[in-house]
Amino acid sequence: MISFDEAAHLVLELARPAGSERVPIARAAGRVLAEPVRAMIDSPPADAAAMDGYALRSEDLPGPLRLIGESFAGSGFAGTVEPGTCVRIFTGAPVPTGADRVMIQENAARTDDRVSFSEGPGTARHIRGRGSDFRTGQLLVDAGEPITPRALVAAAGADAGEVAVWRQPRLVVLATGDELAPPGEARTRPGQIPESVSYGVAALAEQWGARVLETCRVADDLKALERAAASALEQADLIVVTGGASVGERDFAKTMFEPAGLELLFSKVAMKPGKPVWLGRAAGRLVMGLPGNPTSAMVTARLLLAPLVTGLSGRGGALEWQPVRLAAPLAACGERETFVRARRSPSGAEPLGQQDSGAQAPLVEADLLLRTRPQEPARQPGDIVEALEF
Ligand SMILES: Nc1nc2c(c(=O)[nH]1)N[C@H]1C(S)=C(S)[C@@H](COP(=O)(O)OP(=O)(O)OC[C@H]3O[C@@H](n4cnc5c(N)ncnc54)[C@H](O)[C@@H]3O)O[C@H]1N2
Ligand code: MOO
Repeated sequence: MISFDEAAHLVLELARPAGSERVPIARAAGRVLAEPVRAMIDSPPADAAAMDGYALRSEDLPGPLRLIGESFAGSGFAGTVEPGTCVRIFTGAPVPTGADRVMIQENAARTDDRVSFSEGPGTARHIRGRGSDFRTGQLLVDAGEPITPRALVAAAGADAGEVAVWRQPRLVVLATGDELAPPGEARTRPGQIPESVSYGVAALAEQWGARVLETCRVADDLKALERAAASALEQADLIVVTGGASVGERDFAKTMFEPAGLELLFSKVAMKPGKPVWLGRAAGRLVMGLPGNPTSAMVTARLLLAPLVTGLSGRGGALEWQPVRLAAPLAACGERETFVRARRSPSGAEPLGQQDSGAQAPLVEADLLLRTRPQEPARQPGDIVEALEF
């Protein structure tokens, strides 16, 4: 059995992106850049009005000035603002040659083609200079950065029609167990329970950058499991198997990958919950086995699957431990390093009362994992502990 740190280290070593692809900007949200986005244009491309009003020469104020034309965003005024003249202008429109200022229309009085201004020039010129946002060639979003909704605006604004991103790892989730029924059907089937874990694991993997191709329920029948494994290995870069990780007579999660030449990278980690978690390689794909107990599955998915997925998708950095203050006592750690489910409250982290690895209800409010090391004594409110967003 290896330690959690050793398992996490192995995961990080393996988790390298499998090549890049170019995608249209409309499909780039959430992806991770394989190449930086540099500006293809100056922004704005020309000096532009920041307000609706009149473009003019400051020294001509307060007028009256002769109105000689209009400048709209998308169709500017081709002429020049000569002494004693002005041009009607709208926000975003190019400022015509000769003008050095836009006066807002609220301070203008117009009669036919004569415009006078009630206020002095003031300090604001209401002009956004060419390239004042960014210049051609400027680095806007660096390689390795995820394309957030905010970064998407800068990348599209840079005139990038497509971007180079790391390929998303394709994931198949196989939920094993004779007792599992689709949610909504368990109550009508004696001996069955709802299959819950694959939904959480798939959503978590997507949240960290995977593309989930499929999630399947498979009964504890070795032939059916081997068929499911072979089909998953054909389509996916990464396969997650839930359940059957322990030592029961029908625990086939590893056996089902043996015909594909399963090579185990680790099997069992000294952590609580989640001891039976394992990682292997078969037919050139990665296979991660999560325990069937729902809390164990979600804790191991957060601690080992999330870093695997972020590494494969080029992003990295899923294990950012932060110090948090305890708002309630934290029990002493036993022999196995323990990841205590806790709730974040305004006064700090509150360890949850229910810590059963088979529980599902506490997952709703467990937004933190608190890390406690083997044999660590109990901790008191006010103490600082290591925590991870769950
Ligand atoms: N003799 C031993 N028994 C067990 C050990 C051990 O070391 N020696 N380890 C325990 C630990 S720790 C864990 S964790 C569990 C994990 O076992 P498995 O991965 O084999 O999980 P299952 O037996 O298949 O299921 C456990 C539990 O979870 C329910 N389950 C399974 N899959 C789902 C699902 N997709 N959705 C909802 N619920 C699921 C299943 O019905 C069981 O109740 O083993 C201990 N045993
Ligand atoms: O790891 Mo098991 O998750 O301790 O019950």
